[in-house]
Amino acid sequence: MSDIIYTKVDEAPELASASLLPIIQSFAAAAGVSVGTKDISLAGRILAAFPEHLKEDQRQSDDLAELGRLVKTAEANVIKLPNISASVPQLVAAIKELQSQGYAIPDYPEAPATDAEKDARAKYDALKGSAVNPVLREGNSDRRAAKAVKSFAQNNPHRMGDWTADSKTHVSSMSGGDFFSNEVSATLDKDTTAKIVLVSDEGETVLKEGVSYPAGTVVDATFMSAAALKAFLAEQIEATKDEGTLFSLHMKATMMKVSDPIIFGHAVKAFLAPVFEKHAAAMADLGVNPNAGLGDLLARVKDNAAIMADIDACMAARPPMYMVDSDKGITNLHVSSDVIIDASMPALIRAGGKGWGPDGKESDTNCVIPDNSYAPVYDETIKFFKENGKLNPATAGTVQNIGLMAQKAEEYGSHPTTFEIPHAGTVKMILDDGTVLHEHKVEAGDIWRSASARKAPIEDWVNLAIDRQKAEGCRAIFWLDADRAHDAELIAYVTPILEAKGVADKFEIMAPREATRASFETITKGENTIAITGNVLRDYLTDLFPILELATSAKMLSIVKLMNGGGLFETGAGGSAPKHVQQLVEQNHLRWDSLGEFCALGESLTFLADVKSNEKARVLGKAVDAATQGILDNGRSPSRKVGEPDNRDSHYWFARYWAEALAAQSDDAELAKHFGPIAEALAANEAAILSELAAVQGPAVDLGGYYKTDAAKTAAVMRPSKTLNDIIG
Ligand SMILES: NC(=O)C1=CN([C@@H]2O[C@H](COP(=O)(O)OP(=O)(O)OC[C@H]3O[C@@H](n4cnc5c(N)ncnc54)[C@H](OP(=O)(O)O)[C@@H]3O)[C@@H](O)[C@H]2O)C=CC1
Ligand SMILES: O=C(O)CCC(=O)C(=O)O
Ligand SMILES: [Mg+2]
Repeated sequence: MSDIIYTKVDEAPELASASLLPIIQSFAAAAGVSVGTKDISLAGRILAAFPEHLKEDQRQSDDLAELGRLVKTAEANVIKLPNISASVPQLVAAIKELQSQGYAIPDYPEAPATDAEKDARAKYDALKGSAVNPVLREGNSDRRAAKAVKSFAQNNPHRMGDWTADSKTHVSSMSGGDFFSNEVSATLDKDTTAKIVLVSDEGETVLKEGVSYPAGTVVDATFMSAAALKAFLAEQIEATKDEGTLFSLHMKATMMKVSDPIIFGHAVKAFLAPVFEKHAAAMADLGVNPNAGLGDLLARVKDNAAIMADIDACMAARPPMYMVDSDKGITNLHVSSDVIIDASMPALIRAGGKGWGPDGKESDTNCVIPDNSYAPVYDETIKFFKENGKLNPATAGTVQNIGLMAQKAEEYGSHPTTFEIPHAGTVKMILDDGTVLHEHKVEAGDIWRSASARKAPIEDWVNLAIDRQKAEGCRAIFWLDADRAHDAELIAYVTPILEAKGVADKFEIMAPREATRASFETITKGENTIAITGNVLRDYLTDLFPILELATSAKMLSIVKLMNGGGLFETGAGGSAPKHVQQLVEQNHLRWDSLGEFCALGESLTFLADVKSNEKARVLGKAVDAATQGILDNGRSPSRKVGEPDNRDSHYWFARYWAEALAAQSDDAELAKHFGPIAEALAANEAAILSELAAVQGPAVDLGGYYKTDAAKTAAVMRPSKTLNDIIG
């Protein structure tokens, strides 16, 4: 096994890797550090699932499973780049592309009938949504902006949209019947297995058996009422029209891969309610599934003139929708993975509460977030900005995050125990000793789920928070709502640990709404705070605050201290930027900023030095930090515009500053000697390299695929400077 594993992913970060990884591997080799790769891309994971359909030379190993084992060991040192969490339309597109490249994998079976189809469907379902991160995250999360990154943002403040008190933008959530209001929770006092059943007049249906929890696990149960959701969505569509805003729905259909596509489907149905009523049978015949989105629906009904006419009439009577791409007519409801709440809400808030409408113009927006568990964070943020005006990134302090994440904590691990209820009855969670732990009366269509958080991860999370607060000495808030069932169980863990360690006075505990306001008040004063949160808020806040403070979450340091001693270094807190790929393909310009990768690399090398007493790795890591500083100080990050320096230029500068720092250091003479000539060559050939890089920009390029690009074509596009390539070797 290599010293460091660098993950092979998809889309923009993977394109960036084609340029950056050869530099990393070459520099690391000089210090005897090996950097290997493991493929966790969507295409790679699909191929690994169907060896029996592939020729010998097409088969791929199950790298995700291997990494899943590795992260449970002390040897793990993984640099994890963001990967696609696929919605069904993305999965189907990836399958089609692979088939067209000669991989004889099965189609995605929409209505699996035969055993073979059922088997294929089960395999594809396992690849859906966030299928990677939960496997690798065997530790809790520490996300923050490195000091250099934060001061760069303060000294070079990005543009922010203006907030005015009369903005009509607001958040809308259900007044009841949601996950928040139905939640119950309990902490188990012994190791337990449980089953989940639906009891009705027709008897007992087993929804799930053999779920096992160690003693101390906090086990929640809750449901969202389909009827309440339907009524709420219908009401919001009307309200949006009346108030003259854009209708927008913000979900996390990727991570919440069972519940949220269903909620998304309800919104599609509500928006086109008259069409679904009138054409129910015809649409069912055409295989329409609202959960797959409006894009899929339109593709299926496009040849039926009557349905199309009724859709046009209905859309004309509806409020305008918040658009993903108004030029191409792609709406908020086209594909469930296009609008992802952690990225979409901060982008809208940063823009001063504006979304893009079908007319291509900015407009105030009704942000529909049905469930109340976390919507108050965005609601309070918007209220704060309406009262106080936009945040000033030049003077704002920072909000760091310590997130409870390990071992599939909380909602993000709830998929195997989430069910769309088939018929009315009572859902019961029954323990092996016969105790009914939780029960809910439900109707057909309700979405019931159980989430859990284990004792060891919870304790590790509290201890990590104590360490981080000690290191920073700043305000630290547990974002827990004493009136919410799950949070109350967590507070019962948190308070005794803080007291036992004598640090209770260093921490506050506040519900998410209050914590949001307190955090904005703190950073507005230029001070810092640590948000200690559960898994969902970890995800949401590590985009929200970075996007407001730094313009992007890509620059975040994202460290996962694995519970068995290894290290997982995620790059940034954001995603895989599909828009960036589009620009590269059309204009051969990649605006992806690899700062997150630089930060993660520095941490990974230092970690390697610590655990393997590898002093050369420490020297390499220190020099990476100097190089990252050089990128920031000298403004070498990629530009957004074609014709200006892009991702590849920034890698040249990274290599150069890295080599210069290695040549200049005196901790390791051998490394200094090795990198002296490299640093000189990189400097002497600056003009040639930059002109070779600039020369290629402008025309469209062919990568030989989207989900599975051609390695040689990608390398040619991403490494166009022969001079640079020769120096890197
Ligand atoms: N950890 C993970 O593995 C994660 C994976 N994802 C996946 O990523 C995909 C896209 O998600 P989406 O919600 O669109 O979010 P993204 O974070 O990919 O993109 C949102 C926008 O953020 C900006 N951005 C993000 N990263 C960078 C970067 N390194 N450099 C410069 N700008 C950046 C870009 O803005 P601009 O267009 O203005 O340049 C981009 O369009 C989905 O498939 C999702 O599942 C999402 C989150 C985390
Ligand atoms: O795994 C995913 O789908 C998203 C993860 C994410 O957004 C995050 O960890 O911030
Ligand atoms: Mg996120």
